Amino acid sequence: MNKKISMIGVPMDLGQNRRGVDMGPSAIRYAGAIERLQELNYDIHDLGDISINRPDQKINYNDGTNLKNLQQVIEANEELAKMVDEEINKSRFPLILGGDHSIAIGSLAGISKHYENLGVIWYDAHGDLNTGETSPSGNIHGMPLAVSLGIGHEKLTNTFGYGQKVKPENIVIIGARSLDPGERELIREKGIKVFTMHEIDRNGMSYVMEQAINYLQNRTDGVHLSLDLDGLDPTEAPGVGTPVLGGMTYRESHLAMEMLADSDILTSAEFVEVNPILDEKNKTANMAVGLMGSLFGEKLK
Ligand SMILES: NC(=[NH2+])NCCC[C@H](N)C(=O)O
Ligand SMILES: [Mn+2]
Ligand SMILES: [Mn+2]
Repeated sequence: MNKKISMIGVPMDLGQNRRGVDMGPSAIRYAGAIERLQELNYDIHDLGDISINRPDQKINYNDGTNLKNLQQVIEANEELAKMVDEEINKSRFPLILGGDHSIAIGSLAGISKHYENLGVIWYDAHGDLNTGETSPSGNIHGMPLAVSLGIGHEKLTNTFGYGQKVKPENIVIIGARSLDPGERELIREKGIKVFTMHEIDRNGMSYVMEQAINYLQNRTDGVHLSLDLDGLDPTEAPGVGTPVLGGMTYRESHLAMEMLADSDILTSAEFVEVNPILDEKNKTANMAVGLMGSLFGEKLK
């Protein structure tokens, strides 16, 4: 793994309804992310947090798009994409801290430019494959994977001045257990590879990760991990805005991270949806940092 990491915080909460997820980056730093990685001999540049332009009033998104806070979400993602792009130009590994999952739009926009075939591991209870048309909530954090496929509102899909960021066959979703009807349709139509909780329960995380890694290794020239903390079970990671029962355990997730570390396929990563207000004594941020430790090679040390 690239030994030079650039950490970027994105205190974004406008992609969903619950306040508090904007404090995710500071909770994750407080849980010791930087020290944990320095311990593993990484050279960390903490670039601090991107500034989020908060709407001064509850803005009316009822403009026919069903996309809440569209303008603010776009602005922040453009900024993020630019920063991520610059760090990759310096041959550094972008490690992005959320913030709600809408920030994956900017991460992938900044990253994908650098690869012919960027792979994406979407570790999440959700598919985040909605559009304004299929979304039951209007929350943009339920849409970033669709947007990155080039599907959705043009202002979102054109982030950083170009369209489709990822090809459907280069995506692997892991841990899905809450998919809306439109998302299921899109998965079927595009043939996206999904390992649901059913596959994890039946075959075990070890088998699932082996499959996922082999699959991506053969077809991609870089892999981004987008890890939504709600992929884990809410009993272990309660500090998330959209918890779904029956998730992956801490142990399973550690194994997944360790197998990714062994494979050495990752070129960027993000940890999103940590909401300290909904958390119990920063448990979820601690979890995120524990997973980072495994992802960046604690076992191999
Ligand atoms: N990144 C997330 N936590 N996404 C949750 C999305 C929930 C639901 N599918 C929606 O579109 O609103
Ligand atoms: Mn989720
Ligand atoms: Mn998500």
